[in-house]
Amino acid sequence: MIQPDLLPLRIKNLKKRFGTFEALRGVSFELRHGERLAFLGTNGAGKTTMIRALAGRTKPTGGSIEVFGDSARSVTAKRAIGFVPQEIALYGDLTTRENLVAFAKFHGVRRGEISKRVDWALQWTGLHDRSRDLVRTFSGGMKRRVNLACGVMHEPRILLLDEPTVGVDPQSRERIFAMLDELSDGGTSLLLTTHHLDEAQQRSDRIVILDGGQVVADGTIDELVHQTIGSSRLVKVRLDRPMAKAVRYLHQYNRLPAEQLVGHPGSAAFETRIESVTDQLTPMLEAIQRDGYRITDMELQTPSLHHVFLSLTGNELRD
Ligand SMILES: Nc1ncnc2c1ncn2[C@@H]1O[C@H](COP(=O)(O)OP(=O)(O)OP(=O)(O)O)[C@@H](O)[C@H]1O
Repeated sequence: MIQPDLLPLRIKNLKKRFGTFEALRGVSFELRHGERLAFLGTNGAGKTTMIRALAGRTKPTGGSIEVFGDSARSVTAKRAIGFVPQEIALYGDLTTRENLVAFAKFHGVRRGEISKRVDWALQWTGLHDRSRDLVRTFSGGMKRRVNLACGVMHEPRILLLDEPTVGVDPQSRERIFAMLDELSDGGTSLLLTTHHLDEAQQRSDRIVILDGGQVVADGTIDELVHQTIGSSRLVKVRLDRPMAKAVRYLHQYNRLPAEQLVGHPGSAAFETRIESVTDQLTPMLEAIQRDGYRITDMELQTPSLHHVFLSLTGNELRD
């Protein structure tokens, strides 16, 4: 019986060595109840190795994995974890229903429960009218949905997903996220790897950034922005004509040293960073207008996960 007060996953100092190469160099983090946690990292950062270790597909060379307080090799862990691998792992020559039945049996679903679970999965994936079609005739997005269903036939409390939306079109991606939202609303804790920054930012509660086999950041998007970039926001202002006094305004209202200002004295546009809209931006805009300039355009940019990722790893994610 799973104790509700125990953490779904507690990973401490996890290590994995391939020969002399250390793919995981002491990874520690937690997955909390009902949480949607995104694992982000560049190519080769160790995301797949980490998720495979959690799923029991590869044996770590050090550290520990606790699943609801129990060892990763326990029956509790096996029942609690569902894993959806990056590659489609289905029987192409079987129908959707046959695949679902095969995976339900593989996951130890009781005989009397299988039919109910299959009906649920067909409904959940929106593939009830394709239940008797061979999976090899399906589009990439449909195969992904069946792949997902096969990983949750045993109703796992924790679902691990390795790049669940890789290679699917935007519409299929939306469907997959709607399916995951349904699981999450039902209390399943989700851990997914992704290389889509926007996905991590919009679809997860917390983000762990992995670089070179190590955790370089762990927090909500607001926490990560605060830890790495701080609270400043970029302001871009465009006026109706060039403003010779731009640098003076910037100086006066953002209180930054002159060398940090990006002003273009002979130009109608300038940009700067501010900490407070009330104390810095509003008085600056009022002063500009008092001097007879008209503000024709303005943009206030909040730092995104993209800025955080770049600042922490020095790398762009792959396309
Ligand atoms: N079986 C293996 N034998 C040797 N090296 C391996 C093996 N599996 C992974 N590696 C190495 O470990 C490192 C981490 O690989 P991993 O697949 O976990 O990265 P990743 O973050 O998932 O990258 P990607 O986004 O490209 O999938 C890489 O340098 C990879 O070459």
